[in-house]
Amino acid sequence: MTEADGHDGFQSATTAFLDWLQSNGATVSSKIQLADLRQHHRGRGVLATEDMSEDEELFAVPRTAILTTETSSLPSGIKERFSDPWLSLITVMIHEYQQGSASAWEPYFAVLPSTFSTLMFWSERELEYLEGSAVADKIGKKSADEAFKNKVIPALRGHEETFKINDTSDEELLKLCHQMGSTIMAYAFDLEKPETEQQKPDNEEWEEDEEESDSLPKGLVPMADMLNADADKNNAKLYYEEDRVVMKSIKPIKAGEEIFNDYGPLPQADVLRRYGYTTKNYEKYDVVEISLDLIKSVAKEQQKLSEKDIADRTTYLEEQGALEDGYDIAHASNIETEQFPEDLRILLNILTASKEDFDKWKRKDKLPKPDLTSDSQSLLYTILVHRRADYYFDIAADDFPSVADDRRRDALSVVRGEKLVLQEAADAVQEQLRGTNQSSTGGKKRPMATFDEDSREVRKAAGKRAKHSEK
Ligand SMILES: C[S@@+](CC[C@H](N)C(=O)[O-])C[C@H]1O[C@@H](n2cnc3c(N)ncnc32)[C@H](O)[C@@H]1O
Repeated sequence: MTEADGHDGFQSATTAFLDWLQSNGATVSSKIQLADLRQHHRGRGVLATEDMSEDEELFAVPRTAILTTETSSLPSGIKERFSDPWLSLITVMIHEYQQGSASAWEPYFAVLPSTFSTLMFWSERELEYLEGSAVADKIGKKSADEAFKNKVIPALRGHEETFKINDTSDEELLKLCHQMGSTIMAYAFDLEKPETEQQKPDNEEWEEDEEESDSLPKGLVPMADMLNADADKNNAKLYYEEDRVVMKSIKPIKAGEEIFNDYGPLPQADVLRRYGYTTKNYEKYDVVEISLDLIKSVAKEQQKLSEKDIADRTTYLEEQGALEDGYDIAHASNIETEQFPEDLRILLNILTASKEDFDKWKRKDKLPKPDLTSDSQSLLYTILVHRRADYYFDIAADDFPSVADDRRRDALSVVRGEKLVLQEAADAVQEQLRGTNQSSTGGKKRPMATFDEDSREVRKAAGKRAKHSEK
């Protein structure tokens, strides 16, 4: 440890990691630096120290230095125990971690995190800040706990000597499983095969490639996982070669700029769930999930449908392979996904159709067109009002960036982003309704109150109050 470390060993861990990387055959460009970005709340990150052009090699890591079930020293027979790539990698990571200095990856583990801000580690109280967002149901703590307790821990206990866990309690092992699982979630890569031939723009080829990617093994790629990300600010990309993986710039990068990877076009909620942070740049990918249950209950009331009507219509859609448990509403500007998914529009048109129309489609084995009818627009508006009522009103003030508590601030940012998606969707539907009402005489009168007012009414009627200080 040196003075420059601030006595916490951060810099010496970085230096030891870089030395280890090179001794394992990696090459690192002299134009980049693995930097301490803790004052920006980004841990380590990679910065350019000189100007770089597009397609320059930033670093290359031999495949042998990537931690996978294949490269780990865990005896075969144990490591092949799980068909799930996630559980296999957790097991080999625990093995290497427990070996301490006997592990070939020790200096690498020293720069990997042992604590996380991902939603898995938020308290009940902290998760309340996310009230309304569907992300709270996607954390999967219960199913992870079950898999760890029923599968991983018994496998470890079956080889206590090998894993060096004789003195480790089940509780500590569960913690280790979560530490490794969360590291994989935020750091691991799906290891693609080498790019040998150019992909042909032939449909069959693409389908095969997609199926292949589902079964790709996971691995921890030292150094590649030191790159942070900020939505579409990515300026580097990992390329998979036969014996090594290579990080290359994909655009010119100026000295001093951060080198960003691409974690995907994720909504803020998912960035927070998987990576434990969020930034404004992810806001454009925000979505709001509307559950099928909500749609059914609003349709029942507004369209005066019986339980049987709803069941008939949704069952028909299910038979047609067009029914989902939930539908994501997105920003109109989101080029990755439609603002109102086609399956949702078809569902709404089915739910608002006359019995005669529904019977006719059924007879012909057809689905309605996805263009929303004015009744469907009106139903959609009411659904949006009800969905908005799931979120609190008075807390997420626009000055959320000034909130000191990181988790609360990130949660407010997620909730605010999702409310914006709903507001924009409601505005779009109202606009469409205005259009249809003007061009037809039979359309429903568009609601007079604002979207917020309508939702507040619903929230009040349902007796919902945020558990934390809603006025
Ligand atoms: C693949 S690692 C990147 C290296 C990481 N900064 C480190 O020090 O180990 C992913 C983690 O980096 C952090 N991170 C990545 N991008 C970030 C950003 N734009 N802002 C804040 N934290 C970020 C998050 O903690 C995330 O879980």
